[in-house]
Amino acid sequence: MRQILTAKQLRAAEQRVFDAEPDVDLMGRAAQAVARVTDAVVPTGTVLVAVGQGNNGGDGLFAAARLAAHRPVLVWLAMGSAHEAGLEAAVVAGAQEVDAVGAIKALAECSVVVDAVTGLGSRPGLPAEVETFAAACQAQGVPVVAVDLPSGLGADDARVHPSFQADHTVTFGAPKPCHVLNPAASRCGVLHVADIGIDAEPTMLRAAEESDIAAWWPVPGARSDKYSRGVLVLDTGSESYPGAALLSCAGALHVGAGMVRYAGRAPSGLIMSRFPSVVIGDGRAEATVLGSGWGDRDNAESRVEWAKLHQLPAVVDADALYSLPSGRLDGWLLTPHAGELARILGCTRAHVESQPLECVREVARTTGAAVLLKGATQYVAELSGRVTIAVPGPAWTARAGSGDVLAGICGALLASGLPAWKAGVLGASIQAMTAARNPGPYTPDELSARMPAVIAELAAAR
Ligand SMILES: NC(=O)C1=CN([C@@H]2O[C@H](COP(=O)(O)OP(=O)(O)OC[C@H]3O[C@@H](n4cnc5c(N)ncnc54)[C@H](OP(=O)(O)O)[C@@H]3O)[C@@H](O)[C@H]2O)[C@@H](O)CC1
Ligand SMILES: [K+]
Repeated sequence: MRQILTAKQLRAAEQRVFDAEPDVDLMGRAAQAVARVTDAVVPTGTVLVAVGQGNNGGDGLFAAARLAAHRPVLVWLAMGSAHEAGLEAAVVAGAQEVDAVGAIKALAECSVVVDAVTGLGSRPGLPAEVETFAAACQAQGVPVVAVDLPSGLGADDARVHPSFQADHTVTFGAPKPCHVLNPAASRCGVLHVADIGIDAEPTMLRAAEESDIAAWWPVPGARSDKYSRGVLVLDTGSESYPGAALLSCAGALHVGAGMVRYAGRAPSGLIMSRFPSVVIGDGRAEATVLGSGWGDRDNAESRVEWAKLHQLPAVVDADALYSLPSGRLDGWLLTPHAGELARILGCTRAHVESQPLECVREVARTTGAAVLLKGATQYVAELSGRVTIAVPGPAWTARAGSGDVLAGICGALLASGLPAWKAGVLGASIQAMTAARNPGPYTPDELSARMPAVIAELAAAR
């Protein structure tokens, strides 16, 4: 599990290191990591380092000094002044200074640019000259290695602002929100987290990794049977949207539900013709899925209320999200996308997209349910405010029907006895990981049919 640190938390962690070891050379370690990644990304040719006036520029200048020992290096002091000791080290090592015009001209001969203009102290946006330079790097296709974060982004901010478009970003100690929250994360390229001796304490924002998914996956044991693995009741689909019922069945069955009952309004013959192991009708169950493909259903509220009355853990998806009962929804998982979350909150979709953490936390706080916000980055918030980001995957899954499959997957995981937040993280992650291993325009149900192989791989890795 990767802890994600805000700029303030990272600075506090850095201070703890300085308090324990006042002479520690964190900047030297950061510079070493930047030089190492730069050499690995583009091993030869001229390096152009764009330098700001703070410590991010200091990292860039000490990296320039290391690189100048074995390859040509140019430095552009983009803000006029710069870290004094860093500049001296770079010049002594042989780096050549260029001005703004020289920097743009030099792009034609450079093999790589190091962006060390701003980092943790970054205010969103760039001065005009730097913005022009960043655009020129992109237009000319010169690879960019960003120090800590692409200058112009805000460390704690999901939004994009005028900034560098990095191919690689070397950050220190732990990822910051901008590295994992989209769309900002899309400006970072490949993320390298360098260990410079700063320990990240557990935080309220963390990112799940494949090893977590392997460790948490409910693998059946010698004494497992269909009941102990979890019985799931699906009330999904409708006469108008029968496909949603099939898709939720596909998701639940392919991740290993012990038994799936179908109690929705889609024709039972359709379900049986595709999934003969599904039992038609309500009955004993450990969890339910409500809402996918309901459309405008007459008894939506009473159906959701029924699950609450029976204390049945529920995955609440799509249309059922607007019929939530009052009171705490302990053990429930809500699975909205940004538009649905906006409707629940009474705000705009754009607001949810620019403040995803705040919005997803707000709904978890007011309902008591775990909330899985679906999208390019998938967040699971808990009542406590803790947010876990699911393992990311390619955009191939961004298509109609993926959410219906995901609801079925999460339902099966909930029925197996997992807490709601974990069912959400595992469900979103397994879909993303399967898409990553099977790149291409697979339909959501075809992709679900490939999940058993990925789950077997995870189980074997434990
Ligand atoms: N903490 C750690 O653990 C470690 C930190 N390390 C490194 O230190 C970095 C943080 O350094 P930092 O605090 O000096 O801030 P930094 O990002 O260089 O920027 C501040 C300067 O930029 C300016 N400025 C900002 N935005 C601007 C804008 N849009 N347009 C124009 N100007 C703008 C700002 O101006 P001001 O806001 O004061 O007007 C100020 O002068 C961190 O990212 C990492 O690389 C590592 O060495 C080791 C471990
Ligand atoms: K930077």
